[in-house]
Amino acid sequence: MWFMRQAGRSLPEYLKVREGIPMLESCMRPELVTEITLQPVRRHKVDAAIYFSDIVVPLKAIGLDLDIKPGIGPVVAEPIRTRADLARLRELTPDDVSYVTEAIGMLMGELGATPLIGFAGAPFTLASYLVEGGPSRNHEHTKAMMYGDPELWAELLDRLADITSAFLKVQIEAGASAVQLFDSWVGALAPVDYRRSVLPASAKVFDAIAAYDVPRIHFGVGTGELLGLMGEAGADVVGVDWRVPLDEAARRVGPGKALQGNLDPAVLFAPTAAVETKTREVLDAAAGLEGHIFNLGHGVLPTMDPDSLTRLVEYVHTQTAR
Ligand SMILES: Cc1c2[nH]c(c1CCC(=O)O)Cc1[nH]c(c(CCC(=O)O)c1C)Cc1[nH]c(c(CCC(=O)O)c1C)Cc1[nH]c(c(C)c1CCC(=O)O)C2
Repeated sequence: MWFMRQAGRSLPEYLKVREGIPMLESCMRPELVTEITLQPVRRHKVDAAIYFSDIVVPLKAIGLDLDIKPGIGPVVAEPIRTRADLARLRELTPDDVSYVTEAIGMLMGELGATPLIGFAGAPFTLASYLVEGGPSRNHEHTKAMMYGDPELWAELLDRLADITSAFLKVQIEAGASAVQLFDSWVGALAPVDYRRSVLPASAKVFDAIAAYDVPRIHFGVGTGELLGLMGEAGADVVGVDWRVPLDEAARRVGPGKALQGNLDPAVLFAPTAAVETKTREVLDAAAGLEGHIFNLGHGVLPTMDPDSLTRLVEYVHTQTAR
């Protein structure tokens, strides 16, 4: 078990070491990255670390003018909307992110038997930030391009697939033992559009790293109708949010894959007894699965009490001890 967004603002020790350092700059300092990645492992005793970074780090690394604004998220100075804009999306080389290789090297020395999960943003979710210029509720510019200029859209996603694949390879080569592809916002699409306009690019990413023999997790929010297709894209593990129970999710994903999830993060704001009841429901629904990684249905929220997360780890460990 581990938690998406386990490293970050819910932890006082995180806020302390990040003081005065902008988010993207902190992702480029190997010693700071190492410390922040280790913090939740030390505190909560989760079974895996997730590399501290952000989905827009590789885009910054190839020279795009973007920033992560506190309380807002990634903001892109000049959105990508035309064919001419595509020229700004050059390939990513390992030298562009040498700080990642360095930080993972340090983490390998510190983590011992605890695995490190690497990650990247999936082509659709990255495209949404690039085309909108920032976070978006309706993804209107993104969908306008997807429906209005399918060729330009396909080329944009193909370039993002190459950047994402290169970024994941750097993390795997440096020592990551699993990777997660975050397609956080792809639940905004209907299955027919996902299959036609997104699946080929995400499949390209999974294919690019298939030879490594490293488990590949594929996650998005609001993806109940897409779970089967997200498995088809090539994942070994499909991440499920809290809207679909895991036994039903397993029917949708089909045989041969493990599932990850799926406690509603907001449950952590309820008293311990309620957290345990809801956790038990997740574990019961997971009982017949071919494989299960316990996680929340989405990320840790900044306002969560870290002690409630530590108690949850203890509870899941006692409930699943053999
Ligand atoms: C959509 C997305 C982003 N980034 C990410 C996603 C996919 C995950 C998801 O669906 O939640 C992925 C991400 N971002 C971060 C991690 C760290 C590793 C982890 O602990 O999971 C991971 C895995 C650090 C971060 N990334 C960010 C923070 C907070 C910035 C800070 O601490 O100053 C952290 C710890 C910033 C960020 N970056 C992004 C957003 C929406 C925000 C929040 C903006 C805000 O509310 O301030 C884009």
